[in-house]
Amino acid sequence: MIRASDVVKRFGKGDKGVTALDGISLEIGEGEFVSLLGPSGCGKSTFLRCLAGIETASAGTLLVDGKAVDGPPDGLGMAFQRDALLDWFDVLENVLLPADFGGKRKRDFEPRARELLAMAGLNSFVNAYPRELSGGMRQRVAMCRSLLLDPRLLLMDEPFGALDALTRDQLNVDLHRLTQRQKTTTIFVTHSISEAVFLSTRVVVFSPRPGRIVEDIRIDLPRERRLAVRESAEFAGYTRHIRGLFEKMGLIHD
Ligand SMILES: Nc1ncnc2c1ncn2[C@@H]1O[C@H](COP(=O)(O)OP(=O)(O)OP(=O)(O)O)[C@@H](O)[C@H]1O
Repeated sequence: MIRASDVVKRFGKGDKGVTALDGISLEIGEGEFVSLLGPSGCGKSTFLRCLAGIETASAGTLLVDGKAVDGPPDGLGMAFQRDALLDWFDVLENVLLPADFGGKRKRDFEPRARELLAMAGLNSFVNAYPRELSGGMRQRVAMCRSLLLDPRLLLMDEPFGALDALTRDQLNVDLHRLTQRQKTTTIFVTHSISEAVFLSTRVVVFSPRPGRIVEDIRIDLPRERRLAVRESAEFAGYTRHIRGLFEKMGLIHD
């Protein structure tokens, strides 16, 4: 579904220019859940923005469904660290926004919005306003919104970074269930090794800027993930291996 070949992204020119991505080659098949993991500033968000058609690669090719990206691909859903809910709309109206932007009739999508909100445990908050919600609830609303149009490709940039650990665990479980059910191809940026291993079919580790791929790791854990999997020896093996890569890059040490 996605094929990146030697993608380079530079911002600015000459000495003042910054190379954010340097030769990213990556293939992602339909239904995969791929996490991008790497130090701050290594170009993870830039890669997502290139895929979303918000930025253009300086060199290399980036194909979605065999077509060069030259704007938001069809069937794209996005969610970011800041939930970007509109304070003057209630929860239901916020979830329905992608229908509005897509020129579709909101009424047609209301049943789907309500179904997603129910699955995310927000049944009784459908008509609440964002100021009445906790941080975790707001991020849940944003997650439902990104799934409203049943995207084929979901791009998520540290959507749970600002949440407490318990809420984050629950949202990981919810996101896993929702994307599994729809077989949504998902690319997920995170700084958390265990979150990446828990959610993903593959974890792609980036080097410090300029971002290059250090390793592309297939996660062979049961596809149906429960939180208890984090206590297994296999899970610990993956997190230890990835921590080792960060240690080798000099990014973490005891
Ligand atoms: N629009 C821009 N103009 C100039 N430089 C930019 C722009 N966007 C990103 N950069 C630079 O590109 C580099 C990569 O940024 P990016 O946001 O992709 O990193 P990241 O890996 O997502 O970081 P973090 O984990 O901190 O979010 C950084 O040095 C950043 O300053």
